[in-house]
Amino acid sequence: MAYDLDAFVASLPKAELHVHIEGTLEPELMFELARRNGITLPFDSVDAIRAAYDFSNLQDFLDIYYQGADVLRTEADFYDLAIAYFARAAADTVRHAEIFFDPQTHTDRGIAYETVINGLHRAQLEAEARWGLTSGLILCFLRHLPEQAALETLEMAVPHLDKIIGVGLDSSEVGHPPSKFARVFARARALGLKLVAHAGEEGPPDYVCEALDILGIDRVDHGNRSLEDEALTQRLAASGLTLTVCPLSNHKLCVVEDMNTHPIPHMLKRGLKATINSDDPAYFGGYVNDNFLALTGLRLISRADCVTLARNSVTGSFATDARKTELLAEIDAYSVLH
Ligand SMILES: Nc1ncnc2[nH]cnc12
Ligand SMILES: [Zn+2]
Repeated sequence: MAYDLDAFVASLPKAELHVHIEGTLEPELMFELARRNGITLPFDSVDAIRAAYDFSNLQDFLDIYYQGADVLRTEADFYDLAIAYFARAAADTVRHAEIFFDPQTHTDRGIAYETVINGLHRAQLEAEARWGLTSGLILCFLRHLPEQAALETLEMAVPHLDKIIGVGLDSSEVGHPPSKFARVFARARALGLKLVAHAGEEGPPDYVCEALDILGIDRVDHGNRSLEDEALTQRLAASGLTLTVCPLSNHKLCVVEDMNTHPIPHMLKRGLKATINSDDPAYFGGYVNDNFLALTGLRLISRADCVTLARNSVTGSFATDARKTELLAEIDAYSVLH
């Protein structure tokens, strides 16, 4: 009988390092929250919402994604959103998750930061108790807004600093280089937070260099276009910096035209610490295992690559050393037995 790689991936212990909680809002929950909050959606069915998820670039997606987030109003809404993600992640044998959230998407609509953070935090505690799934929250600044707004957002988070592990940078990349956020990242570093940034998704390799040199990031989100710059590729390989790559997202947003040409195999060959993640699974057609299967199904990655990718997700995480050791042992034991 042929070896069942899909079954291997399905139960392989792993970490997820690149998922936006607002991007896990499934149309069914969107409808439920709209009903609960007395909001009329511009769609009349779940199918109509899914049909609208046809994007030709990042901005196309962001326009509809920010609109969807408007149904999130109360602490219970943020809890329900996050617990639904954790249940789905646990089913994909995700043991540890580092989750982005975009406070400005909510505070700019008059939702208090506390409402957002307390709802998400309560779901984190519940996920650890129910599934043993550990997690951390990464506060992302919206890069299409001014740096001053990011600085104010960070100050808003300071009284609740124990509830986040780091800061990130997301939203429209081109025209909003990392250097625009030098001061806010310096402030986050001084607060002892981890630093990550979306770079090289649609933006040029220079944006990845800026994120490294000016922001001093600990991890690159996406980073696909780094491969266009040989010196940068060598630098990333030598530094061992982790890249959080998102295959289905790349395909849906036309960052990669044909999945057969997805850069993950090349990244691994070049010695980059790539990981596989879902980005915005409710919008891009799949959770983390679907992202692995998108590549195994095309025979772009092997069983050994899947183990490497899972190990990279743990070593590249911001989990404690003890938790990393535990998860690496779990992956190794699993791969010996299956
Ligand atoms: N893939 C992505 N790139 C930039 N900003 C985002 N926000 C949510 N998903 C994103
Ligand atoms: Zn992302």
